[in-house]
Amino acid sequence: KSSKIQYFNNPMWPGEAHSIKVEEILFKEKSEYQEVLVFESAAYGKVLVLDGIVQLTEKDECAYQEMIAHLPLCSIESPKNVLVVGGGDGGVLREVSRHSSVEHIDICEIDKMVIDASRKYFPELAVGFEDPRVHLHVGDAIDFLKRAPEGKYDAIIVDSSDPVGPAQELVEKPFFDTIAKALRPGGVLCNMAESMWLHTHLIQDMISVCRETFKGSVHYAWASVPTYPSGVIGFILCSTEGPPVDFVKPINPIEKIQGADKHGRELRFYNSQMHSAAFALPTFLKREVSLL
Ligand SMILES: NCCCN[C@H]1CC[C@H](N)CC1
Repeated sequence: KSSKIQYFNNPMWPGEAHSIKVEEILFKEKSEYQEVLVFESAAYGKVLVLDGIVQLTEKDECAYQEMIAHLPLCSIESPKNVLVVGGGDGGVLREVSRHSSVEHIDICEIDKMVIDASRKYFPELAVGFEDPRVHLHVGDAIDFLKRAPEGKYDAIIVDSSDPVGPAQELVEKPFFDTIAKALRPGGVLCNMAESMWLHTHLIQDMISVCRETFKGSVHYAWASVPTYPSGVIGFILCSTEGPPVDFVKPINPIEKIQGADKHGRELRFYNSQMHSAAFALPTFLKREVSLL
């Protein structure tokens, strides 16, 4: 018997609900941090939900994972050391691994149950953990970044859930300060940055904090993800003081490494045109987050 999952009145999107037809519940348990739910849906393949919030579906995860990984990595000449914060489903690791210049990938995910559930139900994402360059740290990214060596990383990707629950502190200035310290001069941060339709106050706050913290450039980009509330998700791209980074025109275009990855997986969403187009912003957003 199929039912539908409705998420009402989450503080992140009060007054609206989003429903997906459920074919079968595959996994549902409470971890130390959140409720982890996996179900087979009628229209989007398998779906991963944390505390009632859709994290990814098999059908449209490519948009988010490819954009959050390649927007930063295609903006710098030859990324070598990369850190992924969150991302316990492995999808971002799968995308970072496409870059042959990358030599070392650290990932810090707080909830082991997310990793285990992904390995069992989302093998085409968890494949990212198999790359020999990947070093998994299960723990709090706040502590991990405090201990990170200064200037170690060329790129840091914050693939977090919403700032309600375990990811709450990941949008605060002290955390961004530790990120800036862990990046090399001219290093880049790509941070999940919510929806331009729902969260312009939060985006404004994040951009203001990033402008204080990252003395290179700060940009906002976005992509279409149909199963996220309002159907879009944003990314904040920052660079530290040093060699300037022009985020809008990729100097390390993905077409250079075009073709399938070692598992035969082709890109499904990202390309250099989508990269540049992602930084074109609607007028209301430019006005509201002073990006005019
Ligand atoms: N690693 C999968 C995506 C995690 N990030 C998402 C950003 C938007 C949120 N509403 C849900 C999680």
